[in-house]
Amino acid sequence: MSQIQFIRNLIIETPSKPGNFAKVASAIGELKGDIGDIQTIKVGTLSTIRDVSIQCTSEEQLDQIVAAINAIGDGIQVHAVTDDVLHAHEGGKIAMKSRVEVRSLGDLRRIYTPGVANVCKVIQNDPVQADYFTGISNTVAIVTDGTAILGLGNIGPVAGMPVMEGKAVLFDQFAGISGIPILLDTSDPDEVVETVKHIHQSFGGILLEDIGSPHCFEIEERLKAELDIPVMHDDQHGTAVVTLASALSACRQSGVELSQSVVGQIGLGAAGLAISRMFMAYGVKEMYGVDPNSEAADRLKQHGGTALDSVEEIMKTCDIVIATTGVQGLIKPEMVRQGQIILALSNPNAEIEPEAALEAGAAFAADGRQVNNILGFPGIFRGALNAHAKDITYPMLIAAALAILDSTKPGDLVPHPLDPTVHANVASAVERVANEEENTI
Ligand SMILES: NC(=O)c1ccc[n+]([C@@H]2O[C@H](COP(=O)([O-])OP(=O)(O)OC[C@H]3O[C@@H](n4cnc5c(N)ncnc54)[C@H](O)[C@@H]3O)[C@@H](O)[C@H]2O)c1
Ligand SMILES: O=C(O)C[C@H](O)C(=O)O
Ligand SMILES: [Mg+2]
Repeated sequence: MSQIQFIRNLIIETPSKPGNFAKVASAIGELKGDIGDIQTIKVGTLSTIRDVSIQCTSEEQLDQIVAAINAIGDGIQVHAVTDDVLHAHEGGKIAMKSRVEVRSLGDLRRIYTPGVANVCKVIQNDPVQADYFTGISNTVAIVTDGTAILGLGNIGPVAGMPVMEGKAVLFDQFAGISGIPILLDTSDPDEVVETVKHIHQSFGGILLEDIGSPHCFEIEERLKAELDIPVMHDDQHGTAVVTLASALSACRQSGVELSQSVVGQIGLGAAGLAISRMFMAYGVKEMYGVDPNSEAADRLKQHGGTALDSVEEIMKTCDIVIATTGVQGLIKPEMVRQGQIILALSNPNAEIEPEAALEAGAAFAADGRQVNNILGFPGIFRGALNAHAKDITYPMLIAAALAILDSTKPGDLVPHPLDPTVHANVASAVERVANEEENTI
């Protein structure tokens, strides 16, 4: 069972003398607690109270950190331990809100009956008008069956809802899109396809999320073929886009040509197969992969890659290694080759921590928090919706990857996800290619 990292907030009082908080930080650091945000709650003449967020790997480690801070003495004290993450989820993270206000009978007649009937007739006579007089063309369904929630596995769609709500928040904030989670109580491809087809008219696009392999492949392929709105499985193509951008960025910084590199993919599920396909489409020297599931390995072969037998072999053979297995700690530091580029992308815990990979000799290392499909899906859908695209195509995805690369500041591997320019740049690149391809309605 893998260790889950979790965040807690410590409310800490220190006497208002320089150097006291440094003692607290050292105590946390010595026990390998990872300090996040620090907020000063109160500065008094005698003492200061701060809310310090820390990431831990076990309750035991948390208890040890609290005891170590209380043991410093000099009036330093932990007053409370709170769970900010749970608190942020109370009541859910999203809500359907009205864009208009109803303050008078006139308003009521305009936005509801009898006025609304005329708008219905306008759309009945010319269905394209729905793009202008409803929110449909700006709304994307976030569809999951709960079978591959992050790296937590098949925990069901309801337990996966916090992830889907999170995706909706990101759609809203980074692309102005309304994301509506749809939780399916079936994984059967016929039933999933049929259900999504029956509800698709409410949406301008369909984002498939955390649907496990292999059924995700058939579901996406069939929905793309049967619907004339953009459909994308984020864990496949959103991840592949961001991974290609990161690999190109790491190569650029280390003077390596991606097209001359040998690339290895550990884990050939939804994310891993799509990453391998994207790298082969881009043109790499060799594409190797490993997965204990022989059907997954066969799928790589069908797409032109070569399957190897073990993680060790991949680590020995490849210049660039990407891992999407959901297995924490799968890559041991002693497997790392000097100068290797390692992207260990499993969430919530990576196959190898970037610090450990760099210490073991990697030239570049990143995890799934840095290299995350958050950099891709909001802009990809914004661009596709703006262009009224019927489909999300490979050229649109490659354009998105290059836009992420071009938005990366010198010295960084990828742009910061809170940098709004990256989402705008991805959107305009995707929209441009969709228009060039005449892949529009
Ligand atoms: N950073 C990101 O943006 C991002 C995006 C998508 C997925 N992910 C992460 O990738 C992981 C996998 O997601 P997925 O949707 O592809 O799931 P998935 O279930 O479709 O695929 C996982 C694959 O890993 C294989 N695997 C398991 N143990 C292995 C081992 N020891 N060696 C080699 N292969 C092994 C499985 O057989 C399976 O084929 C998750 O942890 C998820 O969080 C990250
Ligand atoms: O949601 C994320 O953080 C990335 C990705 O979609 C995943 O499944 O891990
Ligand atoms: Mg996902």
